[in-house]
Amino acid sequence: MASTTHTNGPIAPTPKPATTSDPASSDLFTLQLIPNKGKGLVAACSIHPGTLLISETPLFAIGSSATERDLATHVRSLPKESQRAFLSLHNSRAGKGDPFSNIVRTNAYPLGPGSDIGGIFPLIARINHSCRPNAQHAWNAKLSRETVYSVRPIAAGDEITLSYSSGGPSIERRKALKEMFGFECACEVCSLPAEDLRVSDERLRKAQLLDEAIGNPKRVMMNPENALADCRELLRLYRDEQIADLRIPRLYYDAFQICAMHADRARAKVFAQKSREARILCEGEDSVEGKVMMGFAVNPAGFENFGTTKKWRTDEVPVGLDADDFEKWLWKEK
Ligand SMILES: C[S@@+](CC[C@H](N)C(=O)[O-])C[C@H]1O[C@@H](n2cnc3c(N)ncnc32)[C@H](O)[C@@H]1O
Repeated sequence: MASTTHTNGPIAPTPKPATTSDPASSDLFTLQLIPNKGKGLVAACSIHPGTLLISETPLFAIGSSATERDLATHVRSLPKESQRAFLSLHNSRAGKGDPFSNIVRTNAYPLGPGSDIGGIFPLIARINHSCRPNAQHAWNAKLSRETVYSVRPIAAGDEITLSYSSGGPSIERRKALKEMFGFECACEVCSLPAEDLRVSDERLRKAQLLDEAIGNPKRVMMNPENALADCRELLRLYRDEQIADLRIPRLYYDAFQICAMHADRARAKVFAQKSREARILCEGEDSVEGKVMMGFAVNPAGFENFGTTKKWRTDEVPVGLDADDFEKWLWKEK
């Protein structure tokens, strides 16, 4: 769901013939009523990280410039079963404005990062938000399917959750969720006792600041030691906060770029490999980004900014270090 709010624009061609034959549930989960959240998916057994939970084709896809009329015409042209599936989805703005547009706004997921086409996936649309999600969704363009993988161990009876929105402390997250999606977040983090929430907020505020600092290209160029130390600290904060979604492969990719820019081939290889592994956990073995990272792990010099400076020039990954010493080497810790 996340960032799509499609009220206007042509209907995009549905990537592959829409199907309603995807299972409404699976051996892994059941659809249940969840206190304060409407319906949601609950694990029926214990699930390992990296398990494919759902792979679903869209009922239809819609471009961001579709008008309400375009949408209505399109919905009415769908088979009756698909119309029913669409109309049964949650409308977070019931009674306000056009119901079809509202259902799209409540439930559509973009077909890939930054895409202005949103897809309606009837089963994935039942997954509620958590600020500490245990699953990750992704558009797989090769399969023309949206996938959902578990990213943390999920116990039988736990709710399966995705993140609809960005991080930051709870006051900012709750405001964004209310504004964008019209609900008061009742996730496990936002429902923590006050002292635990304060600790979580402190971590996520720090994480937000570190993430901004790491994204500063001038600093990566002039002060890579600090930028890499920030990546290390951010990873610790995410671990303490049990964040295991796409933020992890992105963080390793940041570390890769810092090392590659300064000709540190050895560390760049290791970080590209870590990014690939974390990406595959979230998106599966056929992840396109995972393949790109595999390429960089084999040949970091394939990165366009490789060796902008020769400051950290290294070639070989050290052998024979124990795990702690290897981590120290990797993060350039004394
Ligand atoms: C995409 S739907 C998710 C499935 C929905 N619960 C249902 O019954 O179909 C999004 C809606 O679910 C509810 N929701 C999702 N995550 C929530 C959360 N963390 N806290 C409270 N409500 C939530 C909100 O009503 C939100 O508008």
